[in-house]
Amino acid sequence: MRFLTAGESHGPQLTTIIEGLPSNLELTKDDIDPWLAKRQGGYGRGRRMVIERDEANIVSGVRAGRTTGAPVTFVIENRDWRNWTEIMSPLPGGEPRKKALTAARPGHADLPGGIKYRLRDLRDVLERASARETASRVAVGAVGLKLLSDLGVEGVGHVVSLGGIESTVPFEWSRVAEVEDSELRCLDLEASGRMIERIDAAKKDGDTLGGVVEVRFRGLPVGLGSHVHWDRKLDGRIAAAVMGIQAIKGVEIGLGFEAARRPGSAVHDPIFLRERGYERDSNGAGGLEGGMTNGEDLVVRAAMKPIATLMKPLPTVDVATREAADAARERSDTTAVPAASVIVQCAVAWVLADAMLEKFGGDSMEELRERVASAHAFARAY
Ligand SMILES: Cc1cc2nc3c(=O)[nH]c(=O)nc-3n(C[C@H](O)[C@H](O)[C@H](O)COP(=O)(O)O)c2cc1C
Ligand SMILES: C=C(O[C@@H]1CC(C(=O)O)=C[C@@H](OP(=O)(O)O)[C@H]1O)C(=O)O
Repeated sequence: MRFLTAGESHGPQLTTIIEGLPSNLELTKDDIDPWLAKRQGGYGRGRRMVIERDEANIVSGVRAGRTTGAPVTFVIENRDWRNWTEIMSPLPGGEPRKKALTAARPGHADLPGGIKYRLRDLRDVLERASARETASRVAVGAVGLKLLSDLGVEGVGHVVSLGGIESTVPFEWSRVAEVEDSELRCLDLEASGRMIERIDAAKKDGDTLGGVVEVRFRGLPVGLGSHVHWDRKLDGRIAAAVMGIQAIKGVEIGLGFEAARRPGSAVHDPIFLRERGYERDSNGAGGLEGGMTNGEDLVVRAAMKPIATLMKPLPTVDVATREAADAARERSDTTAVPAASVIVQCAVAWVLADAMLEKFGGDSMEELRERVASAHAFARAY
């Protein structure tokens, strides 16, 4: 499967095309819109999220609530477009109608994008670099999540650290509903309270915050991905999808960097053959060995850097005058770590859905369901 996204942050809409979905996947906008709403939420977001009410309008590939196997297209309107039509419509020749954005923000795409594409108004870079585009990727991931859920796979994304404050509540599947109910998508309510105070303080100081999110999936069959070639390894594919999200700077699988500090006996997960098949009592591997799912829960963590646009701006250079300047201030989030937990979950869901189709093929959901069930039975009996 593959997908393409298009659209500027302050343009009329985001457009997304998915190609290669099997037929007969039940799909309506009600499967996608709740995920778009989750991505918009979370304490610390800026005023843009008050303006937008993201919904996916499916315009191809679905009839009577089911995929047909044809490319699925959906569009997400930017409600803010009507406030930006003038700025987004430069004069012929590219001359901006209002002052161009030239004070490159450290940490954003402005400077390298301006030089690379030879653009003078750095707005031409930021419009596409913006994480507005992650609305498209969440919609794609929501389709992936629907496909996975039809195959018995469940996922969750939650915040484990924000602004240096750590959650100390261990994850349990029975607590998924609590993630959805909490303002920061964090299971540790005491830590959440302190995180909120820290967000308020950062906002007051004109500063921004990052954090760490964790996503988990359970019910995966053994053998998604492959050990035989570097670009087929599922850990690499997951890392690429997650690192491809704006502001994500690190990915860990299972114990991740902690594994490097421990001896092998405290990292690797002993194997037992029990009634339900091969099992482990620990999961340091995070569900992946040799670039393949091993039947245990998949555990992926991602580190998000603080938002690049600071209201107390950092020193920079104005690329129009080539003189020292304060970095441009655009309306911005103080933090978007809760949103990132949703985006990372959706990005990983898509990679998993793709790996399912790659292993099991199938033009229809019926074929896929049969083949996944038979793979589970085989792994139990192996
Ligand atoms: C959900 C989300 C919201 C974001 N909001 C902002 C924002 O309001 N202001 C900002 O400067 N960066 C924001 N970012 C981060 C930038 O998009 C990102 O830092 C930039 O595109 C440069 O890419 P890089 O950080 O991956 O190098 C956000 C990222 C995500 C995932
Ligand atoms: C629009 C979204 O996030 C935007 C991501 C973003 C950035 O630079 O990445 C900058 C901000 O844009 P604006 O200046 O229009 O408020 C965020 O609001 C969104 O998540 O839907």
